Amino acid sequence: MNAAVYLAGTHSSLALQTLPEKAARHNLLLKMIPELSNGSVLMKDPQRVQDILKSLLDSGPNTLQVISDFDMTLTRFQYNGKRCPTCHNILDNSKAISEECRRKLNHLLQTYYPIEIDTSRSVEEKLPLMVEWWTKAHDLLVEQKIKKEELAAAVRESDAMLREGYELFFDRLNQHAIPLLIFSAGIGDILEEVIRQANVFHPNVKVISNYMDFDELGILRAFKGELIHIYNKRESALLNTGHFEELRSRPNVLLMGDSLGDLNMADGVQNMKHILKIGFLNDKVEERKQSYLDSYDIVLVNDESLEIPNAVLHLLTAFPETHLLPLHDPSAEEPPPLSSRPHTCLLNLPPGP
Ligand SMILES: C[n+]1cn([C@@H]2O[C@H](COP(=O)(O)O)[C@@H](O)[C@H]2O)c2nc(N)[nH]c(=O)c21
Repeated sequence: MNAAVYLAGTHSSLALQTLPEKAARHNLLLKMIPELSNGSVLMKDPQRVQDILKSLLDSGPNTLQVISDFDMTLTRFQYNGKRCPTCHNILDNSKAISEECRRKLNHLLQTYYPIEIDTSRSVEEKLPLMVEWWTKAHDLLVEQKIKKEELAAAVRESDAMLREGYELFFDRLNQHAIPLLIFSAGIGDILEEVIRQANVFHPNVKVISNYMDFDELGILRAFKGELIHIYNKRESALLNTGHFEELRSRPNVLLMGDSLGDLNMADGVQNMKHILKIGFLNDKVEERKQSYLDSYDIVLVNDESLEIPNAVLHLLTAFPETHLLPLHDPSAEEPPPLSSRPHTCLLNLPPGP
């Protein structure tokens, strides 16, 4: 095993350090974000994480945008040992659909979810099967003639839960006018209802997802636009160039996902400079750990909270209120690099490589 890889389940990430000079650097990283010593945190290259954080700090929060997946990234994977629902699942379990349809949707879930998380199959092999799953599920939902007005109750009566610390996450981003793009292969109408009912659908939030198309009587007749599934987020990102064009003054990204397909969510970002990728590894941990470590800068194993993203955002936004800038303010001045401001332990950062 690579000695630089930290393992979850140890008392502290530092416990596995082998080289003294690496230990000193890691200590610095932990000074920046003490929460990174949590047992749930894995990093293949902590030095890289530190360098990215330093670059993000120097650029300032008005250059940052956040792009996050929704199901099992902003929402919990499980609670008290019971799986929490995805957007699709909220509808599957609701009164809006018949028992027979529920059985069929559940059968699809049992068939295709194991394929979604199967590490022995390539993306190329899985992609057509994922399209098949989403298409069959959406066709079944359309057959149910679901009413738009039933969605709020379906969400209210569901077990959907945003991850612990979600208020802080959404509120801080809004307070600092940092745009949050929620990029989901779930169902946009359900997703919006979840965050609306949680009182965190703030003006800085934009959603790209599969939206339902209702007829004039408010009855579901189709899904709008191109289907988004877990492996075509790149194509979907490139279809939404307008959004990324608007945010071209924010070339730095905090990306959060729970599948390898989520890594493509930032493919539409214009002139991207720095990106910090945080991945939630919820299921099939041992089989998937190495591929997540190879792809995400920070991997969170069986972590049902937003503690680490919140700690990162705290670091990136912890400077005097005078630097708070509204969204799209062309007259806004660039604040000085944060490492030159008299604040916290950041002054101890070493020069970049
Ligand atoms: C078509 N479909 C997709 N999903 C899940 O929805 C998630 C996609 O949403 P995100 O992009 O937000 O992660 C995937 O991880 C799938 O497992 C689904 N989950 C359930 N329960 N039922 C479905 O029909 C269904």
